[in-house]
Amino acid sequence: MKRNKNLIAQHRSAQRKYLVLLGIISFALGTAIVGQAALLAEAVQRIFVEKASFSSVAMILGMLLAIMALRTLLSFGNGRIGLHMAATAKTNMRESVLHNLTRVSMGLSLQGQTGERVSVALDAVDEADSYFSQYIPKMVEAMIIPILVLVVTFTQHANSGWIMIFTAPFIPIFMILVGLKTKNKSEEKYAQLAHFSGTFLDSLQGLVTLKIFGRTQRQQQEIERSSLNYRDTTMDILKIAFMNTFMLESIVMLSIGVVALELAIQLVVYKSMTFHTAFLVLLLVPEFYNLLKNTGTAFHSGRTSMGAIRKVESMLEKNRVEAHVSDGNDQMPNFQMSHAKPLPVPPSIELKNVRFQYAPDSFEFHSGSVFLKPGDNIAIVGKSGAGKTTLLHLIAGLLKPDSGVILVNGNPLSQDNEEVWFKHVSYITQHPYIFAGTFAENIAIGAGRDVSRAEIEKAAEKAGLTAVAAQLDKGFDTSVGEGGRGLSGGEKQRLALARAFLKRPAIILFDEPTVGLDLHTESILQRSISTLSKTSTMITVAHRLYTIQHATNILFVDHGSIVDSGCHEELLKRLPQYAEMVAVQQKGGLA
Ligand SMILES: Nc1ncnc2c1ncn2[C@@H]1O[C@H](COP(=O)(O)OP(=O)(O)OP(=O)(O)O)[C@@H](O)[C@H]1O
Repeated sequence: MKRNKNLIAQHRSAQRKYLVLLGIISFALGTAIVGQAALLAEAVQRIFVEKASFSSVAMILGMLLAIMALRTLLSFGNGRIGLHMAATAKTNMRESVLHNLTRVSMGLSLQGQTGERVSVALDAVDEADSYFSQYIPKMVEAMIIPILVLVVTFTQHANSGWIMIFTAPFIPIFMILVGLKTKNKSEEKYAQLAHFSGTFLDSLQGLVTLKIFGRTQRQQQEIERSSLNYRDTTMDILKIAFMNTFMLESIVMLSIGVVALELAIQLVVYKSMTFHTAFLVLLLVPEFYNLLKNTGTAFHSGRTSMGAIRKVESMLEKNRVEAHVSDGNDQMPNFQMSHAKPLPVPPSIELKNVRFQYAPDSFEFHSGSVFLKPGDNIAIVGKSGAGKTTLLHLIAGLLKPDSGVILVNGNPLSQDNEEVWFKHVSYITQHPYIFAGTFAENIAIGAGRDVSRAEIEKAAEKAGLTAVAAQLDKGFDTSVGEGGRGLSGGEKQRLALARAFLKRPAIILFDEPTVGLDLHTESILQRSISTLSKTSTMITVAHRLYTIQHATNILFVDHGSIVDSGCHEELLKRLPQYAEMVAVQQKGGLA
């Protein structure tokens, strides 16, 4: 599929064979409609005008029945093709969205609201259904059947044909006007649904905080306001839809009336046509308008769908992964690693004039030039808000530098190779995420490959989790996370360590707990970290004097820059801010 085509066009051309099939069936359907009208007119002419016997028309009635059955079958066939096209398009679209969300660079995936993504991946993709299941089949029918009916009408009675030609354009003109209005409204509806989902999800996630601060009432009002806005826009769309139906019905009724009047005048007053012809035309005219009217309704839902598809499209566009990321270009020169094996030597990391801002005119970080030796044990220290986490996230590849470069073994770290990079990095945050699943599954996530129970248990043992698992109802098979048993902060961090033991990463990023842990947990953490750091470069946002003193290289961060780096003794001698920070920590008894 070409990149420059929009999503609708991509899906339409992917399903070209079904469009051809729809065209063929629609032609057959048009022929069946004309045939049905002709047979019915013939039967009525013979029975009521010529007073023919039943047996003489039995054959015609039989054919009529058969053609009616055929018509139903063909309509059903068109419907099925539409549904099939919709199902395929939705599956592909959802696949693209999920693929996009999982392959997108970390920086992009952390932007925006989660609720909005959920609403695009689920609701907007579902809403795309009617474009394929209704709009396309009806449009194909509308391009073929009315023309067929019109041609037959002209051959029978040209005046009726002219009335139809004259009145028919009112329907598409009206449809286009309404459609344009609905399109904007439907895009507005999606923006509001996304906002509503985002607000709702935020509130659910922060329910505890909201309750503690007594803000539930206010948040409830915000959700209510957001949901009422969404309702109002939906109602606006429905109003347009009802108005649309009413206007279309009126146009159709009026047009049929005009044709019928003209036929009656020709038949009764001027006696210039036969009953058979008049009746045949009278049967064909409603078919003609009904088709156009149904197309109008399909056009309306198609327009609503298009708004939803555009939403999916804009998300895919925004998060577009550069071609070479998905090309399997998994090689970082001189950074050869297979995810199953640890690096023979942890890589060197170099920051060259890295600059980063969260937003214009906000906090700015600049690194200057820093070289981190392979296997170093690095501590990032500084006051609260100095930029320690920002630096850690830049090294981790979670934030993208605005300028400057981060070199891993001399090769720039970029979005193109972040997948390889992440295979060799473990990030132990203060609040590791626990997925809904068993305790063992949560540890196994760390490996990124199939691991045996023995390996999981060994990793758990190294992280000091054996006793924790023993206390759980079903041991390693106990459900934890969403819908399962909760874990304490220390247990979660140890679980993150167990993941790291399984992964055996070349680089470990560790956000040291700021809150005091009990002595037992503290010693397990320290022991595990020191074991892990033997085979990795360890980068810690350090708060404990113990960690700081044992670091081989300390990066002192102040007001968004790395002011100095060196070992504890060096910094004590030459950096007064550092000596002051150490003194404060010692006084506070934090050591
Ligand atoms: N997502 C963000 N958007 C805008 N500004 C941010 C964002 N995250 C952090 N900041 C700002 O960047 C600055 C540095 O934050 P950072 O988290 O790196 O500090 P820190 O040294 O790790 O602090 P602490 O020790 O308190 O965790 C702060 O002023 C913070 O308000």
